[in-house]
Amino acid sequence: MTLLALDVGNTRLKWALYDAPRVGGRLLAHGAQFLENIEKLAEGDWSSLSAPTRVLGCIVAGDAVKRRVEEQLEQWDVTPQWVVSSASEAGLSNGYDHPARLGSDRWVAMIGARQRLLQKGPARPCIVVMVGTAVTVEAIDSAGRFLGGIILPGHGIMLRALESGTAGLHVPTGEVRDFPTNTSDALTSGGTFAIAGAVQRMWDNLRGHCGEDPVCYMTGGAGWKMAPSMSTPCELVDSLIFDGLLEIAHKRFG
Ligand SMILES: Nc1ncnc2c1ncn2[C@@H]1O[C@H](COP(=O)(O)OP(=O)(O)O)[C@@H](O)[C@H]1O
Ligand SMILES: CC(C)(COP(=O)(O)O)[C@@H](O)C(=O)NCCC(=O)O
Ligand SMILES: [K+]
Repeated sequence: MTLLALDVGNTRLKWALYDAPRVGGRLLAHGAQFLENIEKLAEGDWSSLSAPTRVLGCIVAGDAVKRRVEEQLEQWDVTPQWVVSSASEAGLSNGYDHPARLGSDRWVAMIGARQRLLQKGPARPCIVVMVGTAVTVEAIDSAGRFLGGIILPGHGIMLRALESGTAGLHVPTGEVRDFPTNTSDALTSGGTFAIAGAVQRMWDNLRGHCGEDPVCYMTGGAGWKMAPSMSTPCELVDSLIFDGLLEIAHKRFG
């Protein structure tokens, strides 16, 4: 039984084909496509894949994008299932006021993180950072309860907001410096410190709440840019969302 896992964010669609719906399933093929190029999937990357048995995804990009993705899947006789955040799933409980309003990518990444944490040792508090179009930082206690999380602009949105709101901030990308001395470095460092500082704050909040040092996992297309600048220990796990989708698929289809 093969599983095509989909993660559709506000910038890119990421996909991965596994030979079985379980964590540790063998990765057969994978790729990513910017949303404007979704129409190229069926005749491009997906044309050489054999029909997946199941398709499971998370999507936060809106209904129009969802329809465009579903059109690309029509070549196969399979109905995609889209994860909706719920009150509890795969050992995680959801503290959001309205659980279904939590972005499904956030929920799935937390499920992947929780599964990873428990696989490695005893339960501990956990921070999950996703650096995509937006940045999210989630706090989970050692019992697997999602306490809450924050949303802030990603690097690209921060820069575009500054460029459009000022006259003098149209400059090339700079370097991250402790004490930036030019506009490029000041902007790049500002965005990076904003994210690293937000993670530090959530880490402190969770440690204060639980009385124990949290584990921190980071993922997302721009995670690698943040990794060297974190002030709290943070493990970069590119596959967090796919791990979560595999865990859910195992529970549903396994
Ligand atoms: N090779 C890359 N392709 C696309 N985006 C990249 C790449 N490397 C880094 N990025 C950054 O990652 C962000 C998109 O990450 P991604 O996880 O795909 O976001 P989303 O899940 O919101 O679609 C972009 O804002 C961009 O700054
Ligand atoms: C926060 C997000 C915009 C992140 O999107 P992304 O950066 O992954 O494209 C997305 O998870 C979302 O639309 N969430 C719904 C609102 C919420 O989670 O509270
Ligand atoms: K995402």
